Amino acid sequence: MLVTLEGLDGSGKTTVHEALSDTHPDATLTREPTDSWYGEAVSRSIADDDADPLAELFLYTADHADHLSRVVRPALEADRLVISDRYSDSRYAYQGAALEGVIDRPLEYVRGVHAPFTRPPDLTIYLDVEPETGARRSGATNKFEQSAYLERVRENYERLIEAEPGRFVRVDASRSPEAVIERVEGAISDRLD
Ligand SMILES: Nc1ncnc2c1ncn2[C@@H]1O[C@H](COP(=O)(O)OP(=O)(O)O)[C@@H](O)[C@H]1O
Ligand SMILES: Cc1cn([C@H]2C[C@H](O)[C@@H](COP(=O)(O)OP(=O)(O)O)O2)c(=O)[nH]c1=O
Repeated sequence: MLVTLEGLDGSGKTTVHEALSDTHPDATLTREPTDSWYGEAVSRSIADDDADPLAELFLYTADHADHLSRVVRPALEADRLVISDRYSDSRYAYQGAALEGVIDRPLEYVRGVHAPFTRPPDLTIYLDVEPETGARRSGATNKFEQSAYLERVRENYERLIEAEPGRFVRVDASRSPEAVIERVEGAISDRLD
């Protein structure tokens, strides 16, 4: 089973992911951007305020293709639980926002690029926070962490949830870390049963 954690920067994904590594020691815990050289290229692009948003989409997508073939598909074939901190929905939501005004219908475009090769998640936990809360928690250190941009990213996440309500579980991530972790663990156990 493939479980993904999604949400704005500062929504608490890393905190939840770390807690899940304790409760699911046999799971494959992974993330995007990855730590491969593709992921390093992504990090360089994130740090570059002048990066071309379309070029950036394809760097993220290259990292995703490598992540799928090297980590996700082999683990799923071995019947392991895979839990990824960010995955394809991050591209749909973030690059869908970054490419507004650059290409037509960017969210649909980014989904279309992924459709032929990606492996959709079985369950996606959406950690829901106000953009201001996320920006404050994350310290707003990179170009993606400004709250006006995060507002648009959030709208895209809402569109994704509306399109596939059965895949998403929304968790109120403004609550305490303990309450959020408990809710996420409950949602995963329900799906595993
Ligand atoms: N539920 C929560 N309530 C308050 N602070 C939190 C909560 N979850 C995480 N944090 C804090 O917010 C910051 C960002 O959390 P993190 O897990 O790194 O988020 P993300 O990976 O989504 O960017 C960290 O300092 C973390 O300790
Ligand atoms: C995976 C991914 C991340 N991002 C952005 C979100 C983050 O601002 C940044 C780095 O991701 P990440 O390291 O997960 O940041 P955080 O822990 O703060 O949520 O890259 C995209 O724009 N598209 C993507 O496909």
